[in-house]
Amino acid sequence: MRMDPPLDKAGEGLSAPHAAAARWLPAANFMLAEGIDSCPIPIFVLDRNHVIAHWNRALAALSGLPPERQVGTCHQWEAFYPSARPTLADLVLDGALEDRISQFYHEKSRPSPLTPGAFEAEDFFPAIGDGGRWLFFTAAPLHDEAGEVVGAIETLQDVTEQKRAEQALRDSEARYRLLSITDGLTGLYNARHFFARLETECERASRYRQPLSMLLLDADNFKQLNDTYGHLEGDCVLQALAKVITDSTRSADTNFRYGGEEFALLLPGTGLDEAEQLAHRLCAAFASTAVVLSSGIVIRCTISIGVSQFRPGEKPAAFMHRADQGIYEAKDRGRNCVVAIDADTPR
Ligand SMILES: Nc1nc2c(ncn2[C@@H]2O[C@H](COP(=O)(O)OP(=O)(O)OP(=O)(O)O)[C@@H](O)[C@H]2O)c(=O)[nH]1
Repeated sequence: MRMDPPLDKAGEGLSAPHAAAARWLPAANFMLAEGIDSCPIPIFVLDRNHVIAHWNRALAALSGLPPERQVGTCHQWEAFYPSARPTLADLVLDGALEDRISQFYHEKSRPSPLTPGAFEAEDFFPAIGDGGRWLFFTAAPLHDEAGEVVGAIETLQDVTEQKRAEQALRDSEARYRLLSITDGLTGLYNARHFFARLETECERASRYRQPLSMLLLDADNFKQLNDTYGHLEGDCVLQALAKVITDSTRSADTNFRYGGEEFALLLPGTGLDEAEQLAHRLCAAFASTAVVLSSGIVIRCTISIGVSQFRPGEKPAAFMHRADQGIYEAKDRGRNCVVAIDADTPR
């Protein structure tokens, strides 16, 4: 249905097309103002002097600042910042270039892909709402018929829920990733992660010519322990061993359970002697650990440890093989001991 425009006397004395346009203007201006005010997207409009010309109801609801208080002032910053500073609309109105805008909005702003001269940004505003809100906001210059900038319009959208959902997704991805590389029994990294880290640490040690050592630990006489006390009690012993390992190592060291009763430590920045000392400490610490089984029985167990140092350029398997050889030799020597195999020792 076609609606007739409300007419007034604005067009009198003008040529026909201009008169028609002039008669439309009051109605069009009214519709525009009403459109801005009723739009569910928070909006404010500045005139050429940075004075607020419109501050719509949605923005009043978002910011808690009513239009009666804002319109006619230059207090647009009050809704978003603790002290006076330009908003994105102020910067666009000043014809600010990307450099100046990113001075205020850092990496969070970019030119709008849709409107020339407009910018968009996303940021967290701690003072808005209860606990702060994430806003996606755009600002565009307003031009007169001659193309002169006579104002700017800024729109804001609350994207907090979307941001929270994205964060929750990232958190759950990180949790799943961690689960996929964690051993369920001990909480140490698992075999899959051990072999991945072994590759990267060897590459890094080769590239930067930094020492890298490895400890392979094997619980002694574990079959007998399982046979005597049962598999579940054996699991308690493995958990106790994992705790001794974690308590004895630095954060840069990475600890793994890479087999049933076999554990590994990768020690970046550590040479063979230092690694051997750590192995002796671990051996002694575990031998003196009283493990309380769920039946209440207290037992003590031991481990055998093989130690090797990475030789730049060699294959990870060769590095690991020497530590493995160390375990065999430690078992041969009667268990509860450490054997370090030097890369230069002919075997
Ligand atoms: N409780 C428990 N036992 C395990 C687990 N994984 C492997 N084992 C047991 O560990 C034992 C390892 O036995 P062996 O390889 O013969 O070695 P060992 O008895 O420790 O003897 P040495 O290594 O020569 O000292 C086996 O009985 C496995 O069933 C596990 O997750 N929990």
